[in-house]
Amino acid sequence: MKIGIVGAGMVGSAAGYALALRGGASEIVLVDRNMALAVAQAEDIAHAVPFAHPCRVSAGDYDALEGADLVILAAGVAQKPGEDRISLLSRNAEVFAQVIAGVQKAAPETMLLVASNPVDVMTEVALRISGLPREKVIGSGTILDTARFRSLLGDHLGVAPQSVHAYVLGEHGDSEVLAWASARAGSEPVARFGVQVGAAITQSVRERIDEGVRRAAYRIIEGKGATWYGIGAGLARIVQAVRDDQRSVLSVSIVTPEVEGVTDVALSLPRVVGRSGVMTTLLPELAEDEASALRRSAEMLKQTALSLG
Ligand SMILES: NC(=O)C1=CN([C@@H]2O[C@H](COP(=O)(O)OP(=O)(O)OC[C@H]3O[C@@H](n4cnc5c(N)ncnc54)[C@H](O)[C@@H]3O)[C@@H](O)[C@H]2O)C=CC1
Ligand SMILES: CC(=O)C(=O)O
Repeated sequence: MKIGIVGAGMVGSAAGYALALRGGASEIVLVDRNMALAVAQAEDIAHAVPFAHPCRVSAGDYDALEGADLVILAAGVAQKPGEDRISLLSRNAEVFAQVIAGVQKAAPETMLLVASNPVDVMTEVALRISGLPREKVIGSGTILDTARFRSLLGDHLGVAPQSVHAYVLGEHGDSEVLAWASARAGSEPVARFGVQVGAAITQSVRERIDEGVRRAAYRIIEGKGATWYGIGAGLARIVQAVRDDQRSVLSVSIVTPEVEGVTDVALSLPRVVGRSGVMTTLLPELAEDEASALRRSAEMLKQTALSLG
């Protein structure tokens, strides 16, 4: 599968590296308005290929995306320390107008995987500009927040994050919703699992994990300027679900007809992802406060998207 990546900065290059290590692509093409950066990243990633899986890695102009099955959009500006994701919107919407025109000239039918923030609203922007079907314009959404949630829950319970089935819903951002009511470790509700292993999930544990997930990006950006490994791996995971038609349940963002009474809004829910993109959307069991928080998150995202005109 040929994968394009537009935006060869920290996120785009980390996605390329993760794809190369996981064997997620037969060809990767990096595009950036800074061609020297794209060339350097491609050369560096290519040097990891002999330790991983066969894959051609190159840099090029938009023309080089011809035949791409999927293009990751990681171009634009990123948060500065203390800045929130929504504040990037107008700058990154301008970038997408330019970038998506370039991508579609070379690969009109390619699936789009949006990473640039604020990723939910940028997914809606990408849908509007591209005119593609909504199931083929996928935002990475809360795939990263879900990974953070599973990692912290797994640490607390003393199990591998792969054995934790828990999702973060709504916005990839401050209003996101940790879905505790449906969270499982193995097949057990996490509260019951916690009691059985002597690691009860008390209110203070919930608050610590909630803060750990919701504020992760702010902390990491404060410490090293940006986040890239987690999202790079998450993007590669989504690409593999598409490439291998895995029908994996992943929390990703697409424009959704209706959620908690809010219509046509891009946000994350658990969705079945396969070769044709998002195939099915699931609404997990929610506690009352989780449903209200999801409605508030959806309303905020809808208003923000409308404010773009
Ligand atoms: N969805 C998620 O979970 C995450 C999203 N992000 C977002 O990903 C985006 C990229 O972040 P970083 O890679 O850290 O930033 P970065 O600054 O390292 O890379 C951005 C790249 O975009 C390129 N670019 C800017 N305008 C362009 C244009 N018009 N055409 C082509 N290339 C263009 C720049 O030259 C730069 O190389 C940001 O919006 C950031 O907030 C970051 C981490 C996680
Ligand atoms: C930057 C960002 O969106 C994150 O790490 O969650």
